[in-house]
Amino acid sequence: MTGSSGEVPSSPGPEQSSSGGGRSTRAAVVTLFRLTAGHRSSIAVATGLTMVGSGLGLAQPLVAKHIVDRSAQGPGPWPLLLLLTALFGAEAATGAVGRFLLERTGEGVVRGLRHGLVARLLRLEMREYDRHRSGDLISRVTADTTLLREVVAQALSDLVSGALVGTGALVLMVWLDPLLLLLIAVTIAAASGVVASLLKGIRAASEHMQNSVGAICADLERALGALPMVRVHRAEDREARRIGERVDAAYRAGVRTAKLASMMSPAVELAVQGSFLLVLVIGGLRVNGRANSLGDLVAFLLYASYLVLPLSSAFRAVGLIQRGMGAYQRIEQVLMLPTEPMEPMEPKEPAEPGEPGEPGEPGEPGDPTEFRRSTEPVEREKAAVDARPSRQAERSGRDRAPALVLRDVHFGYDPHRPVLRGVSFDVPHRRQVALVGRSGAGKSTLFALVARFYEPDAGILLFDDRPATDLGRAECRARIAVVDQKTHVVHGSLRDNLTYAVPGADDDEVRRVVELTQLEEVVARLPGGLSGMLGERGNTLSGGERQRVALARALLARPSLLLLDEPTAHLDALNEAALTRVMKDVAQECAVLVIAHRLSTVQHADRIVVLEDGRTVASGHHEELLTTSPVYRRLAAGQMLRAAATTPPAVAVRPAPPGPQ
Ligand SMILES: Nc1ncnc2c1ncn2[C@@H]1O[C@H](COP(=O)(O)OP(=O)(O)OP(=O)(O)O)[C@@H](O)[C@H]1O
Repeated sequence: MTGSSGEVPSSPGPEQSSSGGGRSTRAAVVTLFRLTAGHRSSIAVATGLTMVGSGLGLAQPLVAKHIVDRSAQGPGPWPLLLLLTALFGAEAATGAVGRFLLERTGEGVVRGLRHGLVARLLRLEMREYDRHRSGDLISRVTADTTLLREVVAQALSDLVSGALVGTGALVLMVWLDPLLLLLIAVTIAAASGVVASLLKGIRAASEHMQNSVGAICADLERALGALPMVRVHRAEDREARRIGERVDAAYRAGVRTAKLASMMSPAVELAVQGSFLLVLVIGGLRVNGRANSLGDLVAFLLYASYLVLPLSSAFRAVGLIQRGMGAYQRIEQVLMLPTEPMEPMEPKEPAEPGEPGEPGEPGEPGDPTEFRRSTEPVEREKAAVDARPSRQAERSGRDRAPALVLRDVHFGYDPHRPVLRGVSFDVPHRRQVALVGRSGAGKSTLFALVARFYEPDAGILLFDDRPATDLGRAECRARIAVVDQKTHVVHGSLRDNLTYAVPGADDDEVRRVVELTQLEEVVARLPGGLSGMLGERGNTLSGGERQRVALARALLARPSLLLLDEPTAHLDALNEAALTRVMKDVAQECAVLVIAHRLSTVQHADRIVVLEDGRTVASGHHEELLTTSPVYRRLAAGQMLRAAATTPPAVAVRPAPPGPQ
């Protein structure tokens, strides 16, 4: 897949794929065998039925031989003709049931793969979503598995029945006329050589085609996800051209696959026709020379068709398997991607009181904030463990333990480019803490760490005095609710969206958060009220309404820590004032950590934490910081903290004497 700069290809290039691409057909069949684990009983029954069907089929030429030989001697042998008809009918019935079972197995295999893919795609490490394009990941669940279904359903049944019938026919042909069989074997060997030389190319072309289909999905998702931007910039043609290039690439790869596959067909047909001609000519001569009877020749010809036809479908099946392996390789890549570990990390004994490394009060020797970043991961981890409060401190301080504590947290998406370089602060229960800093200072990154989308490179996070690593991600997330800038609203009803975190919430609870976030008007306006549909990504709501829906959803979960990323960004002055009141109310129930760009939000906070260049450089009240922190003053003066309508701008820009940060 080609992507924009900075992306890593989500599918291996030719050199990477060669390890898999070089896999032999035997390896592909082994993969298919592995994929069908759990369906073995169906396959066994289907194989049994196919064997019965093959046996019935193989008996037919022998009966035909007797019919021909007997009819030369006298009147038509009716019982034998009836037997032939019965054999034919029974073969057709067993064949149909066997094929159905194999096709159902194909569907079952694909269903299993899709379940596995969906479960994996929803649980990947957050970094993997940064590295892959979502459209391409989606295409692996849809397009690639569809191709694989064809392979399992068709190729598997062709291979199983082909192998059984072919072996049976071979045995009987050796018995009838070994010389004629040798002639057929030579012809088929020549065709096999041609087919084998084409298989590798078919697999590579197929993989290329599936990659192009993945790129089409990814680019289409990109365009549809930003449709207003595309429209306003009149970029429909440009996007169509861009996606069209992917479509053309898929076409070229498809044509190449078809070309190689169609080169296989004449080789196979030549082998089929050639062997028939050889059997007819040489076999006819042998009948004339009285080496064989006419019945022998008829039976042999029938067996030849039984051998050659399944063989030709087996050749085609092998081609199909190679195409499917290209798709399976893409599926396998996703199945190998790392998922988030949900279990708590191994608990380590915290340091006992008085032991070296025990944390003391801030500013004292042993203050955990004094912990400095170490380049040694082991040392860093040890330092993080040492930064935990002692058990005694835990017991005595449980009641006043803050909802969240960050101690000297370091983090970078790229290890060579740190974003957070030492962040330490507390968020006490029933308090509102505001986080301010220039754009790119790392505020949203900090939220991502608190939500445990990423793990800090160094430092420690404590929830209610317990290290995040001891809690497990699910337990950490159960304590928090997040309203971020993207204010996610999903396709579904308003109620679905509000109760997303608490699907069983009762009507009173829902009404409470609707009132708190002043969504009554939206409920009254929507056809169907709470059951009214919100459309794709909530596009029937305004930005402010979406924000309030996201906030209501967060409040319904009754988190002990609420993370708000610019909650008033989309609101007018009236709504902003209302939401500020809501947040004050909410802060009575839980701890609130809010990323703020507006002075109005900051002024109501119990504490403001200033981030600069990935470090906490100051904390305190608004007035206090205006006098003590040059960074905060610059932020205020530079309109990063915009004065609210209710606030005299002079407060924000008032010059203050330089002081310590
Ligand atoms: N997923 C990511 N992968 C790599 N780098 C990222 C990622 N997300 C953010 N960054 C980088 O991390 C730095 C901090 O970004 P972050 O979004 O945390 O800043 P912020 O303080 O929230 O900014 P803003 O106020 O503009 O929202 C930026 O340089 C950004 O480019």
